[in-house]
Amino acid sequence: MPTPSRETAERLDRADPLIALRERFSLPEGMVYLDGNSLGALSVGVPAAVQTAIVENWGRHLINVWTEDGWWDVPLRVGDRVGRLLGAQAGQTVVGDSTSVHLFNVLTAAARLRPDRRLLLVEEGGFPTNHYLAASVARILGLEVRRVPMPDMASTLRRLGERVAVVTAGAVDFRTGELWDVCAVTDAAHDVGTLVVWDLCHAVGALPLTLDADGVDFAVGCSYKFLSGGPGAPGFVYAARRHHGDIDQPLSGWHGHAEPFAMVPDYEPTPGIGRLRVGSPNILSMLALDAALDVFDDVEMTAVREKNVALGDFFIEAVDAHLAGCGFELVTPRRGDRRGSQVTLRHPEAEGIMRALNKQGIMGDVRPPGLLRFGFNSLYISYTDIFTVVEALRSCT
Ligand SMILES: Cc1ncc(COP(=O)(O)O)c(C=O)c1O
Ligand SMILES: Nc1ccccc1C(=O)C[C@H](N)C(=O)O
Repeated sequence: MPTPSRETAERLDRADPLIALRERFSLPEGMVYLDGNSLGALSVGVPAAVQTAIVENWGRHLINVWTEDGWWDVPLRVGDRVGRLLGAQAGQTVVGDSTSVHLFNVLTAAARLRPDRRLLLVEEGGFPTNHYLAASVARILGLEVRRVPMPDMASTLRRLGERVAVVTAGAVDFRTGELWDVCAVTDAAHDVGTLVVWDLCHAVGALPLTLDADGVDFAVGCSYKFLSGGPGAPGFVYAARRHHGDIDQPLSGWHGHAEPFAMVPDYEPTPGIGRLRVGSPNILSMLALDAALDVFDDVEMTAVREKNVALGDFFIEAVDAHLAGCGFELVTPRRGDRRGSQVTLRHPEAEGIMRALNKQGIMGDVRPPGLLRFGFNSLYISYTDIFTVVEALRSCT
């Protein structure tokens, strides 16, 4: 590999089979947007879709939108579209509430499926909301939470065995971008009869997922990162079909009822994934997500993955070549197959460096302790963007 340069970046862009997809996103002129792992860019089809939903559907059909326009079933229809990206057959994914709400619901439901077990394992270093919610579930159900580093998760499961009700972890570490082996941890859990709840916020839309094939029990995630659903877009929840009949979720709202319009006082969950619905969803946001998902109809996730691994490789090689001695430490694994779609660098001056990048129109973010995160969305990031960032990092250290 020659030393990464602007010329190599431009050559790689010319050979990039996904480069044309950039036109499907509306990015400010001159901005290099490497924060799509926090909030995805606006997909050009979204404003018109939301405008139509407001003016044509809501504006003209009023209450009948729920039936005539099929809005009652949008959480299931869009759920299946997300499910396809999860490697899930139809009828196992629903969109509706935030990741946090879905996580609370399925952690509780999963723990209730293992009533004789008292331990809840949570990935150490996982996203804070996951810790906060696991602690709450533990208080409600009288469980004990143990924080476990991901490299030790499988061996810990083997050691603690049948004491563990549920294990929850993110497929990709939100700080370091490290990708964990979903299948191996799921197998280790199942070997001792433990259920798994995966958080796919940083994985969905970035890499091919195979939840059905991996035998995953439950998964949750958001749609505002790599799926570009928009700020506060509804998250999704997956539950393997084999669990549907037994799920007892704590937020037993009327949208999950078998006959919501019977208006009866007793809760009778609908068969199937619909029982994970709660109350009236944020439908306009859901329709924005629906429009944003169109781009995934025209692209293979293997191609998306191939490109984000290559973008990460190019970034790491350029950092090695041009930023040696500038105080950066790579905290993301070098190996492409052990990374998600982000690369993180540690630097003692991280905050100041990011402010300087922002002034040059480059967007990434900073997470404690001193971590500069750069997300690479294959649908709209080019090799030239990556080289621009590395040059800017050099100029501000
Ligand atoms: C891994 C992970 N889990 C959960 C969340 C929280 O999701 P929400 O705010 O949609 O509930 C985020 C990001 O905010 C995240 O990165
Ligand atoms: N939803 C947000 C709203 C405001 C600012 C950031 C977020 C994030 O999503 C943070 C992200 N989950 C992270 O990986 O840090």
